[in-house]
Amino acid sequence: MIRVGPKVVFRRFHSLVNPRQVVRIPLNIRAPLQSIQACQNKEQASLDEAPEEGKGRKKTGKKTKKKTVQGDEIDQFGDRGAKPDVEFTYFYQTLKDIVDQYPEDQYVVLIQVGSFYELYFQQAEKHASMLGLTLSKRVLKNHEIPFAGFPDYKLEKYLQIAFGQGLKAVVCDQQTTAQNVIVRPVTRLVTPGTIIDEALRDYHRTNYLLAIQFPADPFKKDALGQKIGMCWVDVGLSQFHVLETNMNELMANITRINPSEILIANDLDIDSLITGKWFPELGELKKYYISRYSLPSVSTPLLDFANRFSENKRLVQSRLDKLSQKEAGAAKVLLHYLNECLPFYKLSFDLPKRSLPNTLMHIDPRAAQDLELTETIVGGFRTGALASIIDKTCTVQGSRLLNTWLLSPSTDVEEIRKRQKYIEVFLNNHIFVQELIQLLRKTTDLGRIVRRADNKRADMGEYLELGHTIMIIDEIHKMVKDCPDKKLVNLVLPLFEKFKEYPALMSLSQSIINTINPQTLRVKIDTNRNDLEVLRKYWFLRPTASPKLAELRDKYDQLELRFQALIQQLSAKFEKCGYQGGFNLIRDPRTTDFVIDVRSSRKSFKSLVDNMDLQLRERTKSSAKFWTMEWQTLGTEMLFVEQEILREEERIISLIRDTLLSLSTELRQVAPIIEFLDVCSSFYLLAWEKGLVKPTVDRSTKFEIENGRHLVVEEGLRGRVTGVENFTANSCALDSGRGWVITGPNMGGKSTFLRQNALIAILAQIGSYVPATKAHIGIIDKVFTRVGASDNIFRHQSSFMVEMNETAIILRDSTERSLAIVDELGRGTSAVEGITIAYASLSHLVKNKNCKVLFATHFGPEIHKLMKDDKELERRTDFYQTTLTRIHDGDLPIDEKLIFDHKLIPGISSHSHAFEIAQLAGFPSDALELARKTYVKATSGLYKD
Ligand SMILES: Nc1ncnc2c1ncn2[C@@H]1O[C@H](COP(=O)(O)OP(=O)(O)OP(=O)(O)O)[C@@H](O)[C@H]1O
Repeated sequence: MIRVGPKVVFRRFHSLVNPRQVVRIPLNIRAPLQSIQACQNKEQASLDEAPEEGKGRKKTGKKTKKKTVQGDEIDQFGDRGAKPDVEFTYFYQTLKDIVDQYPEDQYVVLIQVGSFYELYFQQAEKHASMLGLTLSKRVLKNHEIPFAGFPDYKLEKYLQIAFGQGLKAVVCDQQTTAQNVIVRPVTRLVTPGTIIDEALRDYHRTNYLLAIQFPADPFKKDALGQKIGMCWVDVGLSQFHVLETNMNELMANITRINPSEILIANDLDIDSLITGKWFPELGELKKYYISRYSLPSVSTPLLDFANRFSENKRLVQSRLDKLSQKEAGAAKVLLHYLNECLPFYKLSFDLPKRSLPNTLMHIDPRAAQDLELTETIVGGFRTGALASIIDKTCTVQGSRLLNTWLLSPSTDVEEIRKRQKYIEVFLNNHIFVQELIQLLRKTTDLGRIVRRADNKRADMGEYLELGHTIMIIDEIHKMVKDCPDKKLVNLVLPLFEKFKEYPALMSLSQSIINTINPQTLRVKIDTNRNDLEVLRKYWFLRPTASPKLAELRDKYDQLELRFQALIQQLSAKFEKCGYQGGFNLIRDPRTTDFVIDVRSSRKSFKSLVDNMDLQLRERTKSSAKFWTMEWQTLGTEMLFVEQEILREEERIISLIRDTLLSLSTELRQVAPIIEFLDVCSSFYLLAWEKGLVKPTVDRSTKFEIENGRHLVVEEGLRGRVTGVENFTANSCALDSGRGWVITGPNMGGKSTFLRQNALIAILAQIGSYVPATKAHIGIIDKVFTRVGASDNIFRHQSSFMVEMNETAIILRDSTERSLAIVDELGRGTSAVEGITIAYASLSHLVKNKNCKVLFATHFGPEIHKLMKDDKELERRTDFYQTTLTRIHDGDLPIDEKLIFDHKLIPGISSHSHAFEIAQLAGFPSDALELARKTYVKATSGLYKD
């Protein structure tokens, strides 16, 4: 808006871009102005026609083709009490055809009409209230059509609500054909694993869609040993993974992939699968969003999907050819599903990569949950989980990599040592790392932007970010070369080998930076409206981008001057006529004429009409539109030049995009430099801030931790307002075939000790330093936990059944390289049976499986007694207890206070101090007294018989 003088307000014929529309909208889908307007007019006509149902409909022509809803569709309407022989206009019939294809108990169908997404018919009735929308009705002549809707920029919000209800969303975007006809095909089927909307996903984590190919008849007993195919991708990124696994390893693999959606064949008995009836571990599947999908009867051969990969077709086909039968099956299902969900989205994956589970630590679903690696057990929050404490990355891709590592620590000693080396040299070069972090902060996610550019979804801001990121990689490269510490140079410089080989990347970066106008960052043109809404200040490119653009911009500036002069001229004339109100120079969207839009009282209009040489085009109570040849000529000229500028910009941008896409492989190869350096600097910061030490990691079977700590509990204690509590460090020394039995009072710190050791092992194997004063860790292949008691009503399993299932898995799958932490096993059943089960499990793990075992129990004395008959087990087991101090804080015995010092010392605790804990928890004194008396009687043998 341009304000001239205190009262006169002029608006240019194109208004400012609405700041609320600062959303990323794909470039290069701008239809020519005339076609957009023609379409909008037609569309308006089609909508206007609706209320006139039966009356205003044209008799001939495709657009008004009549359809009668009969047969089974009549029944649907019959339910709602509508007339059976309902006829719709073409517009409503097309909507109905789409809506009827998708059962409303599984799908939300969102149809774009102008700048709204709308739900119609049964969709509106079923979902309006769930989405929090008002259910309205379009009243036609003979019937009413239920509908509800929301503005298009709120799409993400409503998709999220739909996902929350386990629904899939069918999105029909409004499109204009070459013949200027508006169509609304199903543009995508949105499910949690096929999200392409930026606002809906968090790039700090991967968002995998996983297809699982089970054996042909998986419920046969012998099918348990058969192969299972897995294929997973993140559609917003480019990796394409495959893996062949078996039933025992399946859940651990799913845990580390952590998919957002799992595809399982339609014909599989899903109930038997997710209730764990067939294989108990698969009960964990119910935590995931599962989609049922089977290949269409006529399916495309896998090799024909080679165009969905970015590499040379032959190379892709030879890789696809090498997939095992099961992997290929899963890949085919996944690619078909993506084709159906995202028919207009260009996928271009890297070459299929087989992930090698034997180089990764196996963390089963229970362990990942019990150890609260990425989210807390209660509430599923990130805050309070290990990831929230250790993640000090400053880029999204770094954070994503760290999360991936956390769920799949390495078992490759060389790889772990390489990561440790980075921390080591970084700790000797503080200033270097601080500068590195500052630079990394300014980078962007290259892989994501390449993918978006490929789909014409990247905006100017993203192109510019990409250009700057390449510059920053170059800057980091120079910084490394110039670093005085030769150790650092020798270690880090090889990371830039590929980058050095691609000088074209630097040219691309230069041309982006020299071309794009930085002021246009994040500003988009809403192509559904009108190109005229672009204000000059939002020209995307610098005038120097091409000689033609410079010439056009110059021309436009001249027109601008004439525009300003015309405003002054009109303003002076209006004042002369005694007109005090404001006016705008606009282009009438209806007639497309250039007019002066005047808003004022009738009285003021009169003076204008009487005194000025203006043609009155339209008049209402409070506004009038005048036409002058001068403004018509100037406006047309401006519009013409503006269109020319946009076309030239478009041409230059598409050249940049073509160059960028021709370098997509190179860009993907250099992208890991950023994420890797980011994670290493995050490890450095963690080690520095928390005083961590470098663990010795080798292929021995040792597990020796001196003064270990639990980072999350320690952080929690630091945050406490009352009293300063420090974390008590404890040591641990295990080896294959050895167990530690930990006893002690409730609240004594047994569970914390168990978990801290598992976490230290995981931290060490992701390459981080660890919270201890010294650590020696022989590679651990699997971490198992059996912690807490929870029943599983969904799987018809009691707490004890769940406990036994989990224990059975550990007893079956642990190896001499595994670490098992078992907390209070056997407490879910009667005391004697519980003790014997706990004892047998400990014995099996230590003696039969040669596993490293940390075993917390309240049955310490009993287990110790049972061991007297098994000298071998006794020799291999150590007993430790957590300690507690009583202090008197007053004169009366009641003033005694328990202090948990959480120190682990050799020995067996025979007392759980349950009464004291109950008292602390606020147990009623009567109940507590009764418990104490009963305890005395019970221990004196009163109830023996
Ligand atoms: N080493 C430690 N240093 C400081 N505080 C600790 C330590 N270990 C545990 N704690 C604190 O004590 C609380 C209880 O610890 P934890 O749950 O490990 O005890 P527990 O012996 O397993 O108890 P229970 O037998 O009742 O399950 C923790 O939440 C933590 O706040």
